[in-house]
Amino acid sequence: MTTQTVVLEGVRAVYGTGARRVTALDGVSVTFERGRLAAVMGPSGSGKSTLLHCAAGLDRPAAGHISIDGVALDKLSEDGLTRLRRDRIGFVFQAFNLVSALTAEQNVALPQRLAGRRPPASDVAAALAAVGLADRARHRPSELSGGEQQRVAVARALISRPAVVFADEPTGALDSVTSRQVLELLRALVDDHELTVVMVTHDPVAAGYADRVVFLADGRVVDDVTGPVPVDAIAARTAPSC
Ligand SMILES: Nc1ncnc2c1ncn2[C@@H]1O[C@H](COP(=O)(O)OP(=O)(O)OP(=O)(O)O)[C@@H](O)[C@H]1O
Repeated sequence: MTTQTVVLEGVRAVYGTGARRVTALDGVSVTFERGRLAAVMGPSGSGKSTLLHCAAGLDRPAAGHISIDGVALDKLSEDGLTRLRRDRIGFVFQAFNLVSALTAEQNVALPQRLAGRRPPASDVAAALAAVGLADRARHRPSELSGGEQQRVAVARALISRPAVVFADEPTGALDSVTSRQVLELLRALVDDHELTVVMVTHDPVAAGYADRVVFLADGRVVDDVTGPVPVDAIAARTAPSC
């Protein structure tokens, strides 16, 4: 199996047309390796979310090639892309995106249920145990703290045993103590289970948990630092220049 889980080659992404045309990604080539936690940073509007959406097959780029675990996304039909996202990709969002009427275990099982499958109860229990929430399986989101809700979202992302988890500002809605717990969890999943995580973040502390930090500006990769990268160094690179 390839160690290069996510490969982007010369990816261009464009929104709008005519005077409203914006080049969000301007020829991005970057590879994310298996069993690593990578952070993607850069100023607002630099293309981070677009990179994540293209890499995850949520948006199709205007040019370039993307593959996940050796599967070329541009060769897939819409149905094929949907299956790839469901079976090989996990998502964690800033806003947790849990269904409030469902318990933690029902939320974890939901993506598979929507795909017409019934995940074994042991898989759901194992995913909740992996995020330290075995004893909260029957709780609804309103009965959980923000950090616990995000850990349920991480368990939901793990249930399909994905090739890669894309996390978009996973700690953006959490306080610093809870953020640390979620980041330590992601770090442990990468270290202990060879999970591959690509995390967009504005937070130098979050990026400090990564093995590598890719910096974007104006839709291009402008720096790519393999770490552990000290938080001070990340903060210095991301500080707005006066
Ligand atoms: N749906 C859209 N329609 C038009 N332009 C868009 C759209 N989404 C993003 N853009 C533009 O594409 C560029 C990249 O946006 P993107 O959201 O990828 O940046 P970002 O680095 O994730 O920003 P932020 O940190 O603020 O979330 C920006 O100039 C943005 O205005």
